[in-house]
This record gives sequence, structure tokens and C-alpha cells, in this order.
Amino acid sequence: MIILKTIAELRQYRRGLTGLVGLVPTMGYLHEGHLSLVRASVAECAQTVVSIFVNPTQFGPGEDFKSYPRDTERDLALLAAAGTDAVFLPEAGEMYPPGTDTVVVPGEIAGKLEGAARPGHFQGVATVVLKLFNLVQPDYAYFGQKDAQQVAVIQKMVADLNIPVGVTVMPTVRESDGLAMSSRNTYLNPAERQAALILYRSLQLAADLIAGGEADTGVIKGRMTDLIETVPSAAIDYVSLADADSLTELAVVARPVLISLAARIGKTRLIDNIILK
Ligand SMILES: Nc1ncnc2c1ncn2[C@@H]1O[C@H](COP(=O)(O)OP(=O)(O)OP(=O)(O)O)[C@@H](O)[C@H]1O
Ligand SMILES: CC(C)(CO)[C@@H](O)C(=O)[O-]
Ligand code: BAL
Repeated sequence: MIILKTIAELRQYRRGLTGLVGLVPTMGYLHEGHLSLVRASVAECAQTVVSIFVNPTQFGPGEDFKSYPRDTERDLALLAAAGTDAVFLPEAGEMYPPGTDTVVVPGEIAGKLEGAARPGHFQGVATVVLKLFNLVQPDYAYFGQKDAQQVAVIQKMVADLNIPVGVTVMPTVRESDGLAMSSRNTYLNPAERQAALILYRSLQLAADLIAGGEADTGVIKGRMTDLIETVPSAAIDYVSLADADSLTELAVVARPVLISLAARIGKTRLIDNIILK
């Protein structure tokens, strides 16, 4: 496995590649969710490039950019074992040299949900993802359904800007008790880790209500909110039932529906979602 730290090294490496190239963009501190993306790329592509870059421009003031967990040595061992061919590990100054001021401004889809809660977040994501696409020039790029709106924003950017990259979306990988894997789970103390289970349970409650014939999204959101609020350490940011393609909020359940939420458990902000097709 080759480790590439500079854009010059990456470009030289890319010029030597033949066959399908897969890219897995990450912010590191890897878990099985990330590794499921890597394995999908390794299975489908001749070469798999993984980027590890905690992108400062997608964090708002007061967010956890500085404390975001990092363990590059462990990440590299996991990536090598998963069959990664190359890891791109740039410094922030390599990605954003002084004077860099061109950005991708995503459209309407980026203003809702996570975009409303984290202003500027998706501009930062779209910009860095386009830069990674331009640098690695992958045939396919792999993203997790856990970040459902991120997927929607990237798919829209790829379509609107005619970017020749196939976007592959992989299912959310969960712990055995249902908690969606996330690098941020490491912030949870044991009591919060237990409390965090309420998030997936509330999504399952919504799915059960819909399966039982409930179509009023106000009723469903109310039941989800009541359930989450039984946990004292939980504070809801949003609960949403939206059209899975446009992310427009639904009054009446229609398929496919994206049921998504963001909540703080103690100080840790977590997101989760399910899609009912
Ligand atoms: N549990 C998961 N299942 C599948 N894919 C995941 C999972 N968690 C993250 N991913 C995907 O891995 C890629 C990199 O995500 P990222 O490095 O932000 O990981 P993360 O663990 O979600 O971190 P955090 O949510 O704390 O920022 C994204 O495409 C993301 O959707
Ligand atoms: C796609 C990404 C690597 C861009 O920084 C990040 O948003 C993430 O890890 O999901
Ligand atoms: N997984 C999305 C990256 C972030 O929370 O900034």
C-alpha cells in the first residue's frame, strides 16, 4: 500500500494506473462502516484509493474540528488489511494553499436538515469532494448511507456539473445493538453509549408505525420525539420524514421516504436515518 502525502505524488501515481479506479473519501478514525466502502471498491475496481483528511472547511465555528478523533497508524493498518492500494493523506495546507478561495456552492438540497443545522457544512463537503475527484480521477466513489444528505448533495453535484464519476452508496453499518457506527461514538461515555440506542429505536418505531398504516408524518414525528425524550441526556436537533430524492418534508408518508434525525447525546451530536422504499 502506497502512502501519498502531496498532490504531486498523487498525480504521478494516478498517471501510472490502468483499469477501474475506486475512491473512498474519509476523515479517518476508521471503523467497519468505512471498511465496508473500501471492500466494495476493492471488489469492483482494479485500484482503490482511500483519502484520509479531516476537512476543516466543513466544520463550523464551535464544532469539533480540533477534537475530531485521529489515529493514522491504526487507520493505515486497517486499510492495508482491507486491500487498499493507495492512501492519500494530505496536510490542510496541501489542500488549501494560501489564497484558495474558489468553492462549490451546492443548491437547495443542501439548505435543509444537516445544512440548516450546520451552515456552510455542505459547501465544505462539496468543495473537498470535487477536489478529491479532480485529484484521484476515480471511475467510482463510495459513500455511506449514514450520511444520507451528503450522498444527495454529492449526487446532485455530479449530475449538475457533469462529473464523470459513478457514485456508489453503501448501507449503514451498525453495531450489534443497532447504533450506527460513527467515529464520533468514541466521544460517548458508557451511559451515553447506552442512551444513544434510542436514536435507532425511534427510527424503527417510525418504520413500525408506517407498516401499521400510519401515514400522518406529524403523528410519526411526535411519537419519535416522545420516545427520544424519555432519555434525559438526549436533545433533538431535528426529526424529519422527507422525500428521499428531493429531501422535501412530507406531510403524508409517500415512498421512498427518508426518515432522519440528529440529536445530541450529552455533548455528542449524532445522526442516523433509514429509507423506506
Ligand atoms: N456506519 C456507517 N456505515 C456506512 N458508511 C459509513 C458509516 N459511517 C460513516 N460512513 C461513511 O464513511 C465515509 C466517511 O465518513 P466519516 O469519515 O465522516 O465517518 P463517520 O464515522 O461517519 O464520522 P462522523 O459521522 O463522526 O463524521 C462517508 O461516506 C460516510 O457516510
Ligand atoms: C466525504 C467526506 C470525507 C468529505 O470530507 C466527509 O464529509 C465524510 O467523511 O463523510
Ligand atoms: N460524516 C460527515 C462529516 C462531518 O460530520 O463533518
